[in-house]
Amino acid sequence: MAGEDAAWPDVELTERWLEPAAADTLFEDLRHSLPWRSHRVRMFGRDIDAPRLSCWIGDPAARYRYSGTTHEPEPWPAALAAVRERLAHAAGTPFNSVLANLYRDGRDCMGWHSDDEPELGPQPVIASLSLGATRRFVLKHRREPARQAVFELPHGSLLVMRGDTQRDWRHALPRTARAVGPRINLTFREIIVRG
Ligand SMILES: O=C(O)CCC(=O)C(=O)O
Ligand SMILES: [Fe+2]
Repeated sequence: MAGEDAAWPDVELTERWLEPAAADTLFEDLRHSLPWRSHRVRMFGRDIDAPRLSCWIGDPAARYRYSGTTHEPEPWPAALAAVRERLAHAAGTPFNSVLANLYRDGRDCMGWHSDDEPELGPQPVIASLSLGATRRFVLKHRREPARQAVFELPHGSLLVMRGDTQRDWRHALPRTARAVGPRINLTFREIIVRG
């Protein structure tokens, strides 16, 4: 509930949201067809390559500021049209954009952050679809970092974050020394378009 400091983040994991065969097809399609790019991020006062490739997709109006730069969205690939519809239905809310990340191996990762950009509104619903290698996703409470929630995100799984999750928790995809193959993650978001 808004304002309350929940003991657990408002997240729900559905394994096998996509059947393995459908997840395989989508993984291969996106891996080869999306214009994956390496982005520069500022860390400890230096510009470095983000440890992953990414691609920002969305409706033309869904411009987005991320890591200090404005991204013009790529158009929706045909392979995502049906998934987007089904997701909107499953999550009970529309999505006008998706951030796709490609983690090439266990060294690729994402550091601690919240998806709390003002363009997403106060209680964003973020639907995160995972394809490829299973990786660990960790949420940590902002004020009480000992409070953590850990999820393994397998091929075809869907994790939906809601409510005050972005306000009260940060999340990360840590690197791993295990030998893992590539993984694609799609975080569907609704950018609130003004005017
Ligand atoms: O790769 C993941 O599971 C998380 C990605 C993420 O947090 C993001 O794109 O904001
Ligand atoms: Fe995130």
